Amino acid sequence: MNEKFLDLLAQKYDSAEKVATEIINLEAILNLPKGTEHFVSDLHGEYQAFQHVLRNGSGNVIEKINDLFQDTLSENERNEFATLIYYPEEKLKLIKSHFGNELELNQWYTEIIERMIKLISYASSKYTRSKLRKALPKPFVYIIEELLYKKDDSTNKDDYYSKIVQQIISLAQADQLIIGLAYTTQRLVVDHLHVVGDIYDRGPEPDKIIDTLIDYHSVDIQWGNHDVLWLGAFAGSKVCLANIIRICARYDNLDIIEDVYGINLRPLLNLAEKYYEDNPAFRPKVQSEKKLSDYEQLQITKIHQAIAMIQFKLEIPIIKRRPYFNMSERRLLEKIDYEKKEITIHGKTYPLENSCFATVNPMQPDRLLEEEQQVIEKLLFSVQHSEKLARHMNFLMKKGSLYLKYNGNLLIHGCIPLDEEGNMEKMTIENKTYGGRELLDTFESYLRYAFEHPEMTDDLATDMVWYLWTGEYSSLFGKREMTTFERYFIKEKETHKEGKNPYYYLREKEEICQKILAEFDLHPEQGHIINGHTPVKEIDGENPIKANGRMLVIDGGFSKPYQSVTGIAGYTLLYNSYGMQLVAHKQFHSKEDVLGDTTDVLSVKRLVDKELVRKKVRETNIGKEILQEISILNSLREYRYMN
Ligand SMILES: O=P(O)(O)OC[C@H]1O[C@](O)(COP(=O)(O)O)[C@@H](O)[C@@H]1O
Ligand SMILES: [Mn+2]
Repeated sequence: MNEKFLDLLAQKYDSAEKVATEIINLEAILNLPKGTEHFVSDLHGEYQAFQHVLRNGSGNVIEKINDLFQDTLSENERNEFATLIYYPEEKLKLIKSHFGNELELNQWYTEIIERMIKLISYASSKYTRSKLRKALPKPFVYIIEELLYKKDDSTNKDDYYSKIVQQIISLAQADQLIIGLAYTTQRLVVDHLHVVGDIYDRGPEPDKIIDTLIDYHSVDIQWGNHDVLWLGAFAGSKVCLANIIRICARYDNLDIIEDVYGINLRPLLNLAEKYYEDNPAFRPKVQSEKKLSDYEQLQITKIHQAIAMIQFKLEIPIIKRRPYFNMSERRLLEKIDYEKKEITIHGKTYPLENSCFATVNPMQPDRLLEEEQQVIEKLLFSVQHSEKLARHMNFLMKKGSLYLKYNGNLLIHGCIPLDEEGNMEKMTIENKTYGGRELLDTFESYLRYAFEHPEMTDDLATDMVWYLWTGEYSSLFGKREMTTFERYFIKEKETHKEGKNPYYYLREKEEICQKILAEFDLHPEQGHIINGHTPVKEIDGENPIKANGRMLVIDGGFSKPYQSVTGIAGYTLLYNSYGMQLVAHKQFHSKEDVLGDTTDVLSVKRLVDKELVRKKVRETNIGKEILQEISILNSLREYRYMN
């Protein structure tokens, strides 16, 4: 081993004892049970529902409560206790309002603190003391540790502990302690979170999801097509930018653009007011709880058309300069007979309805008006100068990747493009051909390059980000074409269909999943593919567990607008030392409902895979890193302290 490196390391471990202590420490960690991984996907801006799943650890909190208090507390009491863990501030208020006098309240405080300490002690049994310490509420670390490690049952000590609790209560610190203990519990039941894509679009609060993830103790992200669209906009792709604004207009979420990210929509509004009228195809999909005035609705409808038309125009030059995107069928504005109001696609002619082509020059349909050009330039400037967006996009880049290999599993939002025979589909980019893992690595390196060069807006890397959103062989999209235009302007439903990559039916087969796992150097019999992106239609009896358990599709649709399609409110997955469990979530309405109701039957678990022997940290990704550290420390020992 490099001596310079070891000399440097010796500055940190400057005695034989220090090296030995660290090795013993790391060895001990290797023998602990594997921590719980929590997988979520397709959050689509549904911050409240996501919060709920995080707070209850996909049912992990109540499970631990049931394990501990099955015999001593009624079901009602256990559920009440669980709600206190999920929403401590609100629940405390509710509970406290029911007490008639201080004595009763103090009695309750004493009991609940003891109960919480028991729960934390149980939930932290897989962690080292030092890891637990980091999870404890800072102001109370010392006190909680005293309470946690009361092993000695002698009466003297009992007195001492009850004094501590009484002191906390009389110093008016009980609420703070309870709140801190609740958040510690939430944190302990999940060791690591995976977000398998699509944080953005459709729902109202993607920014709050990102803020939550930024503060989360341990997380990685597999980008979804919608996340990449936002990354693309920030990286300089005008067509990605047009798309994100179009989708925000479509779902009545322009607040995210204007108020949250501070992007000025005034120039776009002016353009929209000048050229567009009301149009039923472009009215926003309004969430039931929100009410829009007629005037607001009209404004959004106009903006929606203005930005959609800019998008359709911007697509054409990219398709022209990248023939290998194989998207010439998507040069739609060139396929329109503007007099007859008809379009010919895939050899068939259809009448156009709800058309809004006032800014289109039939001779040069891809030409932006001077005004449109200015609007998109200004929007791009604004997007690239939004500090908050920069923070969020940088975080997405730092924690994200197109796919992830983690503890033997392959995590991917969309698909691995396959041909009908189940071979890795090939794509040629600038005379080089890629397939399977290599294709994904290539996509990712283009995306990272585009992100590092936001000043370049028309280069291949930037165009490639758009391809990831909508291209046939994009591992995030995985459909033949995106029929956005058709759904606005053509009545015939046959044109709306988006043919899926063969992956989506081949993934039902175990041998196909094994082949994909092998392509990524993962164990074909032990690994799993964890997939998001396509809503599982429980309603129609679709099973999220496919290919004999090798394939798990966890998009059950947190996205409210899609819940009528799926029949549930999302799947999540838990992977602890005993195995994997898939959790189906019932629809989440509001935290007020949860607080008021004492029946917490929001989720149902299904066993996917059971480990025959309890898995230890040694067998995990982190375990491998620790083993490496140990080996380096051993080298240091030999080199520095053994002669
Ligand atoms: O329902 P909307 O908002 O019109 O979006 C439909 C579009 O979204 C997509 O389904 C992509 O979004 P998802 O990744 O959420 O599936 C496209 O295939 C489709 O064209
Ligand atoms: Mn998706």
